Amino acid sequence: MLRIAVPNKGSLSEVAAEMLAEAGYSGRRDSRQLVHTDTRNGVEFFYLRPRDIATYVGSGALHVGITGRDLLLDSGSGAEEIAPLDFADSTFRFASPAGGEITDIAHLAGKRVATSYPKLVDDFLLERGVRSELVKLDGAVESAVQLGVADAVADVVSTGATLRAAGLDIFGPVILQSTALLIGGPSPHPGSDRLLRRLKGVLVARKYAILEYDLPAEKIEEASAIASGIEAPTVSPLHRDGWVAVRVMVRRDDANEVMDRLYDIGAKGIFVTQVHAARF
Ligand SMILES: Nc1ncnc2c1ncn2[C@@H]1O[C@H](COP(=O)(O)OP(=O)(O)OP(=O)(O)O)[C@@H](O)[C@H]1O
Ligand SMILES: O=P(O)(O)OC[C@H]1O[C@H](OP(=O)(O)OP(=O)(O)O)[C@H](O)[C@@H]1O
Ligand SMILES: [Mg+2]
Repeated sequence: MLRIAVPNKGSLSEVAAEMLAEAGYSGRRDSRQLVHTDTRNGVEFFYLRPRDIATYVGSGALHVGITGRDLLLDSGSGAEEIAPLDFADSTFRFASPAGGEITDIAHLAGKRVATSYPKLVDDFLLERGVRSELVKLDGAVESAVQLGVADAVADVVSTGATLRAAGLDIFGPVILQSTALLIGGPSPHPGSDRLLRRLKGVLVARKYAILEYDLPAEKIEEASAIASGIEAPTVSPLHRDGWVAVRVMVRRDDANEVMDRLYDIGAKGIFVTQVHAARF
């Protein structure tokens, strides 16, 4: 049976559970349940702290897992990225009091840097020859400067609202671009390919829609240039002289603009439908 580590709490847990449900897996019913077996799909889910997932997968105790790239690197485990999962995108950055003296990583030498990701930050600073004192905190790291336990912080930044509210400004280079990942370890399992194919199918279904329209046949090259699809548009004859019916995948975000442009070159009966699942 394929053994999968999934986040039990925090910002990764909800989306990870939604993706697995969309991929056709059954999940736990109660948020306190730690293990769930989906016998139909031959998988066992272990609900673990996001921070611990790379440790379990890297040790070979579990075959694959869902976690953030930042958590994977901070764990120092031997687990490796299999594929990005397109959620929990964030950057990992240094920040210091707005208008203060710390505006470059060289200024961190001998200073106290608060973070929940000490290995990630230490590796980054040591590679650049900067020696700082790391203050390890569990969360709400942005308050560490105000409360006097650190001179600067290194933390996850998404909108930047939390930093601003704490009177901090980003400085220095990007430490890491993070995103949620499917990770694997030293003990591969044949079932993990199917899991990956299903998760990729969910990503495509979320990102793409099916666009269909009718078009005068002589316009087909022009229309294909506007929407060329993942491979190529499907063109079928219409029961009307000189017209064709076209079916093509488009990115959901672009659908309305594409529809306007197709309308402008003479397409009729243009509609978009949702993709529920996909395999490529
Ligand atoms: N605001 C955010 N936007 C995007 N990703 C985030 C955000 N906060 C945390 N993450 C990502 O979530 C993962 C951290 O998971 P974790 O469960 O610790 O989330 P959390 O929301 O910080 O939980 P906790 O409540 O335990 O602090 C990391 O990969 C991190 O990059
Ligand atoms: O840039 P923003 O959009 O403001 O988001 C970033 C914040 O989100 C996360 O905090 P979380 O809610 O997980 O709390 P935590 O600090 O206790 O982990 C992260 O640790 C930052 O503090
Ligand atoms: Mg957090």
